[in-house]
Amino acid sequence: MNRIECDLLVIGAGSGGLSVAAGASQMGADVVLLEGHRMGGDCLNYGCVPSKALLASAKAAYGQAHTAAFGVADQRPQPDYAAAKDHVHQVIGTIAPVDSQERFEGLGVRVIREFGHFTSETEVEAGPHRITARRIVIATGSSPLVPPVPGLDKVPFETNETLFDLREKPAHLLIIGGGPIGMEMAQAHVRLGCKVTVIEGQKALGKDDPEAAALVLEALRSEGVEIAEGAMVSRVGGQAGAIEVETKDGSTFHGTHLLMAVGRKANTDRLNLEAAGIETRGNGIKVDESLLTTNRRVYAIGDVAGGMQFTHVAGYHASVIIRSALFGLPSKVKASHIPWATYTDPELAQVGLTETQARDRYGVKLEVVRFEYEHNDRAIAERKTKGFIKVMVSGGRPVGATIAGHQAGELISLWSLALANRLKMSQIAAMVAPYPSFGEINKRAAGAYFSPRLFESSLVKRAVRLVQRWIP
Ligand SMILES: Cc1cc2nc3c(=O)[nH]c(=O)nc-3n(C[C@H](O)[C@H](O)[C@H](O)COP(=O)(O)OP(=O)(O)OC[C@H]3O[C@@H](n4cnc5c(N)ncnc54)[C@H](O)[C@@H]3O)c2cc1C
Ligand SMILES: NC(=O)c1ccc[n+]([C@@H]2O[C@H](COP(=O)([O-])OP(=O)(O)OC[C@H]3O[C@@H](n4cnc5c(N)ncnc54)[C@H](O)[C@@H]3O)[C@@H](O)[C@H]2O)c1
Repeated sequence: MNRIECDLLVIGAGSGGLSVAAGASQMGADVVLLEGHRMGGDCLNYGCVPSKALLASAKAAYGQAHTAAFGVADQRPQPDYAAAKDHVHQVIGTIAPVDSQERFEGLGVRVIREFGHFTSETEVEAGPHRITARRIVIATGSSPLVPPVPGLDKVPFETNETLFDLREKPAHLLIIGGGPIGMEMAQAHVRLGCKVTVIEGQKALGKDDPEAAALVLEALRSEGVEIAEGAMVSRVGGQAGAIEVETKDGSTFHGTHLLMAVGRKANTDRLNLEAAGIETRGNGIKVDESLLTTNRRVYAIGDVAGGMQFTHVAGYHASVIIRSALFGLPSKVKASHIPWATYTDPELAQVGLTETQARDRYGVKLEVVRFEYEHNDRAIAERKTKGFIKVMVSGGRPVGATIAGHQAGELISLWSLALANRLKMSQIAAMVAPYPSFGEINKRAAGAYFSPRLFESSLVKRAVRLVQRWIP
């Protein structure tokens, strides 16, 4: 056995682990990074990057068929599914060097390409190495959840780990699960010329504001995606090329290919957590608000910590623990300013409380202000008028924002800034947005908060009349 001692041992080289390793090493810590599979983890190889690249191919195909309104004749798109996958892999290849072993070794990190597991509270074994560290970070991510649906073990199916390598175009893709993976892949595939059916046990995009989700679902349905809601899958049958999915309400769906997108399972199986005294809860490792596990020398970050499962959350977790692991300073996670976005067209984005959550918390004191895309001049020019923003306001400060529409994922960042810094609506209203931009939507939402106070106030009107009488 090769014995290694270091300041910080990071297990998993995905979004979270890479951020910790890069930051800690560049600040002078002696860092060892373990990765048993692909550098870059889910986001680069099987998640955010390939899914957004495939959506970009799909958007190009859709765009070709929808130009007539702009005075340019529509064309019949001829999407080549395998070539779209080439594009996906080129995009992965372009980004991969940033996450590569070579780059991290260049930053001074010792990278070991092995799976690690605990042998005691202070020691991790990885291949021929036995590693002890002052602090250990578990950043092992999550994997597709495959539920024990009867018959599923007898038919071929895709998950996010296999879909981006599939080169034969599915004639009819059945997707079980109407969360962000299911809906993004539904739109990507329908636009690439596949027939698509989404089979969702409860409500599609059910974690989002219902009004915003409805707008996105309507858009997808209008493009031809069949979405069955309240359709809990009870059995899967058939064979390659002829898959059958039965639901509890007695319906049967037929397709050629099947994608499972029913959520995630934390990657804890290989870690031998018991040996280190690390407890799990729900869907992940039990952590406190500093992301410490029940072993006070060990942190858990990103998907494996069982909270919001996004790349930017894993990166944020990394920044939180670097402060405490390297400098010994207190550092806690907050969730109120963490946004998320689903990159369908139109996009759907949320930060802070949804309207329902805000009404529950603030009751009659809550004000909800909104602005519609159809009144934004840039949206009119670009024919992107479907959508809205609504901002939940309490005591003059935003407590949540929901945007459904073009570039919602870009526009939501302003509200994350506002929530992170407890900005007031007056500070948002003081911003000047360039005309004509989609960004004006944010300013107009803030304006909607002040309009009734200024334009419908008898006090303001009286004050103006009084002043006008006296000024020359
Ligand atoms: C299809 C899809 C689309 C997505 N789109 C988005 C998006 O648009 N935006 C967004 O913010 N998020 C998105 N996500 C979520 C995002 O990918 C994850 O939240 C993010 O990758 C989590 O980072 P992580 O570091 O926790 O884990 P991961 O990135 O999964 O990395 C964990 C790494 O640990 C390694 N590992 C596991 N066990 C061990 C072990 N015992 N020893 C050594 N190494 C180990 C794994 O091989 C892996 O490389 C998407 C996810 C999917 C599946
Ligand atoms: N744009 C993004 O940021 C993005 C994109 C994709 C994924 N992600 C991340 O990945 C995570 C996982 O995504 P996901 O879509 O797999 O999970 P999810 O948990 O968000 O959605 C899964 C859906 O499957 C349904 N379901 C579960 N069992 C079922 C059954 N037997 N029959 C029918 N429906 C069933 C659930 O009701 C739920 O709506 C997300 O929560 C998110 O954190 C993010």
